[in-house]
Amino acid sequence: MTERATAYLSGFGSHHESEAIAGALPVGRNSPQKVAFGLYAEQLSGTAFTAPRAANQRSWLYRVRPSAMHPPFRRLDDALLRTGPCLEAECPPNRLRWAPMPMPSQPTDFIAGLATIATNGEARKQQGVGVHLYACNRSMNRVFYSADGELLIVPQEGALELATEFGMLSIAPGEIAVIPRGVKFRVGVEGAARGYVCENYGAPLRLPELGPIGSNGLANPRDFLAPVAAYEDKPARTELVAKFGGHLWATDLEHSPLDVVAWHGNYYPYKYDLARFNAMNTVSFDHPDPSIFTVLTSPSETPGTANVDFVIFPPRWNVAEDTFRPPYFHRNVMSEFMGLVRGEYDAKKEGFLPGAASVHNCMSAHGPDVASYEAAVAAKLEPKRLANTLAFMFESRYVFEPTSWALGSPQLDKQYDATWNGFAPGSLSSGRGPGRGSQ
Ligand SMILES: O=C(O)Cc1cc(O)ccc1O
Ligand SMILES: [Fe+2]
Repeated sequence: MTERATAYLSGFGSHHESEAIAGALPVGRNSPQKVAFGLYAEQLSGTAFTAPRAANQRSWLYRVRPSAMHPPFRRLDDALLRTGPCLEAECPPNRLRWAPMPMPSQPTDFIAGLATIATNGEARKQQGVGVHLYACNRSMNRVFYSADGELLIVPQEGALELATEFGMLSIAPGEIAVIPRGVKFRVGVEGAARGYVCENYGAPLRLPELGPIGSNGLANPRDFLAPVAAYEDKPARTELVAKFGGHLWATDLEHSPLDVVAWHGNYYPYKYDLARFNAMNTVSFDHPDPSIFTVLTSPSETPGTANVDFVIFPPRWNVAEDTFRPPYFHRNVMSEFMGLVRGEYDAKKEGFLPGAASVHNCMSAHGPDVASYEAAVAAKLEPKRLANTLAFMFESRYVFEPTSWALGSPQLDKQYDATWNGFAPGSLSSGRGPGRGSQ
């Protein structure tokens, strides 16, 4: 397998097929009596066999050895990985913010470098998410999969080479990758790398409905890229690490499990360049709800109430008339985890650096800090380009429960509440009368 992806298949939710050796894919059937080259056919199901056709996801893999050929798994230490429900620490209604985590000083691979900052829902019931931070400086020479959820990876610093069962995906900060539940992969790095992972226990991420926006816009399907088939077939003792039921397990193989020569189907890892996001917003007045920037959504059983939405705040023009343009003050039934890939976020002039994280849980009051507020009410309202910025949010119907590690971390900002100290009271006696929009 090459170490850097050179080709991709484009389209979201498409039925793709790819073969690294011509003739490896069966024609007109999935499971012939004898597969070409003595390969083994294996179906990987990401949704129930009987899920409605529009939601049904599965792929057929043609591999050098069946995945079933492995010795029993043994328990590994979970280190800083946690899984919902994780109620080890009492969750306060306080707004929480963490400074960027330091890069590791010891050799650390992607798996060892994962630390869970918050969880919600219940992985065993396929509801909720776990939010992890990663910081690593060594390529994995083991292979990993999560049976607990799909992994949305948001790099903040350093590129990642993802060698997966389906082929290679290369991602850099500003891009994301999604590794479906159960798909085995290995992460290669050159130097230090850091970022965020949303482990989605719920329904696979999909594109949001566009409603009145029409048939184009936001994240366009053709910009999602899947790998082309690539395989490894050499004797190589490989540790296969599984996350299952909230714990880490490992087994030893005498070969690489990334030995899929050909595949077809609609269940596969993919990447997306967030710079391709076609942002929509007002051209008249008022600040739309941030759902206008939804890239991907994992629906829950309640319509319109996401298990998790992945929302971004990309570079864009800010052009609203007689409008307070940064995020408004708000209290939200949904819970919000935020991260910053680069630049500055327009609600937080101070203290929210690239690599930082914040949690604003159900009904916890938040919004612009004092400096952002004062700048916005004083600003001349001309079209303004918000450049060099890329923040994101994992927004969930379930409260994010921070882990003990997160609450005990020296990166926790003990002064975060002071962000909203010192707003002058409204001047009812100034005689300015009821506020009215300029006509
Ligand atoms: O900064 C936040 O809290 C995220 C956010 C942004 C916005 O523009 C409106 C609501 C909201 O929760
Ligand atoms: Fe918010």
